Amino acid sequence: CPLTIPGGTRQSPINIQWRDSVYDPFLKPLKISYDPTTCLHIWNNGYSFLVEFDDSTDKSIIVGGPLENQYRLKQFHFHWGAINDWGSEHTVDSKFYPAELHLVHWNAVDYPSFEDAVMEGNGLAVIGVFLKLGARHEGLQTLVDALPAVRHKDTVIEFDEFDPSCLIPSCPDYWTYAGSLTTPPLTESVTWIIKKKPIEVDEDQLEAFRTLLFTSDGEEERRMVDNFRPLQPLMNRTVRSSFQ
Ligand SMILES: NS(=O)(=O)c1c(F)c(F)c(S(=O)(=O)CCO)c(N[C@H]2CCc3ccccc32)c1F
Ligand SMILES: [Zn+2]
Repeated sequence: CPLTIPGGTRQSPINIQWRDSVYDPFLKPLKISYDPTTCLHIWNNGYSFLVEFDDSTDKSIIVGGPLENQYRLKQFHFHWGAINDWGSEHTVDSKFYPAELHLVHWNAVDYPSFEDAVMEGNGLAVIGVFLKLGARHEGLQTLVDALPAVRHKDTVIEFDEFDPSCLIPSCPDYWTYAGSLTTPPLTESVTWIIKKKPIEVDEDQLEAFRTLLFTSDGEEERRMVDNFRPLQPLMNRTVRSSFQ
């Protein structure tokens, strides 16, 4: 299968060198329409904490941007560091942010299931949003307040009526490139859409992420921090920007 990773040619994450990105005037604005009633639960899966959505209909979708058709929201999750000096997966001009949000979508027009889409070059679209230290983020706080209930691996709680578009900056500018999942199966099936503007969160909110555990209840505790993949070579890829 050409999408397997040994000798991968489009792995993620990467450093985004702002000056090497190429403005593409044909890139459309990204249209985001999420239905908060599709929100299901928060789950600590031992790698990150995910908020999962009912993706059995086209109620929560994105369309436009670099995408050929619409993609359904499946889940969102975060990556963060033990300290504020690092934590994001992508970097901009080699700068790390303390955390990065990923909203994972799949191409339900061309493929019957998420698992099938994961194996296809145009199967997934992930929106990346950088988190930087600053003012408290009220929308994120509802999520932070629920984290103590999913402190251990394999714990899940119901979480409903959450609209993740409150976590996406209103500035329309983004970079986009062809990449991969950053966790197993690492398949080269992701169109990455990385928002140029970060969102601001405060220290207490970042610290709340760091109270989560990689380990199950009863195991020796290991704090869930530094759950990001190392940077991968750009190889023969161009990062396009939606802005000049
Ligand atoms: N950075 S990322 O966007 O590449 C990315 C993750 F970083 C990540 F942690 C996860 S996961 O679901 O927590 C762990 C599964 O590999 C996923 N989940 C995806 C990957 C594979 C898979 C299979 C079923 C449901 C969700 C996912 C993911 F797409
Ligand atoms: Zn991710």
